[in-house]
Amino acid sequence: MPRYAQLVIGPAGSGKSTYCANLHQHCESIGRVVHVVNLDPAAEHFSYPVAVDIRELISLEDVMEELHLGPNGGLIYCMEYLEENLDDWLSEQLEDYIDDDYLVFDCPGQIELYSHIPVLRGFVDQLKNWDFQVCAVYLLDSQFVSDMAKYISGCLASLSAMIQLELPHINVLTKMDLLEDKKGIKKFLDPDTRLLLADLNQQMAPRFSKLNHSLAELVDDYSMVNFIPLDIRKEKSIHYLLSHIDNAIQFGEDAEVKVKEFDPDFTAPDADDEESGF
Ligand SMILES: Nc1nc2c(ncn2[C@@H]2O[C@H](COP(=O)(O)OP(=O)(O)OP(=O)(O)O)[C@@H](O)[C@H]2O)c(=O)[nH]1
Ligand SMILES: [Mg+2]
Repeated sequence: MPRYAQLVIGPAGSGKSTYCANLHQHCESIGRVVHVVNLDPAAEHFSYPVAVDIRELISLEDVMEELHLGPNGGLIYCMEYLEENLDDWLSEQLEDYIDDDYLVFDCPGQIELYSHIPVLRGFVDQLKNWDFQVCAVYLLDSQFVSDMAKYISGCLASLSAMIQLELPHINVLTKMDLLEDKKGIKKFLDPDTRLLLADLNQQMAPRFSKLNHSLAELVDDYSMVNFIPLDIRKEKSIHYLLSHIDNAIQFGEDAEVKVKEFDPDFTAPDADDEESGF
């Protein structure tokens, strides 16, 4: 039987750990079982029960002290150490989570982990070897859409993670509760790239127009300009996102949904704007 996993990634502070906590809570409330794994060796506080914790293998503080590394170098060292210990340490930790189990990996926010350092790719390949069906859930702070140039850079960062990991990939715009202009954001969720290009060209000097055109085309070719908005205050919003992720990893299609206690009153929302809680 396959097992299922979400790899929760994205820039520092984009809301990964908060999402993991809210997802865990949401699943509890609908009687679904998910286990959250902390992969951030620098994490200190958790709002979810930690099923497996990288800090039991290695702590960033110790690495920085003993190897005289800074926080970023130390983090990379910890992740490489994890990669070396996948076979013995992590496989043993995951032994308790077998058929039909659904794990959510809360990753660190260092952007280099998702761009050019191959550690996460090795991690994902090992999960696949262990029969996990994995989805990358890339979180981007909705503040990124306040400015077109920021938005394109957010898309490109997500694209580099997508190319590196080669997983089913879902982009999420987080912190929707902080956004004042909710209507204005709609054009960023599934936009027309020609309009984006026009905006970019308007914002930047004419000498960038050829580059802007190439970037917009690249983003379009990879069908990357597609985000699901997430307002963690709303159960519907979390449920809507979860149903997209479940679909991407075929959860529930070829396995029995593992439930603690089924809530017959809970109805799944449809995929329109209203029901997505946005
Ligand atoms: N208003 C609001 N704040 C949020 C939301 N999600 C996260 N935050 C806040 O944003 C900050 C960062 O959230 P985290 O969940 O720690 O972000 P992270 O991506 O795990 O951060 P790193 O692990 O450091 O990369 C915290 O102060 C959260 O309370 C949200 O949906 N709405
Ligand atoms: Mg975190």
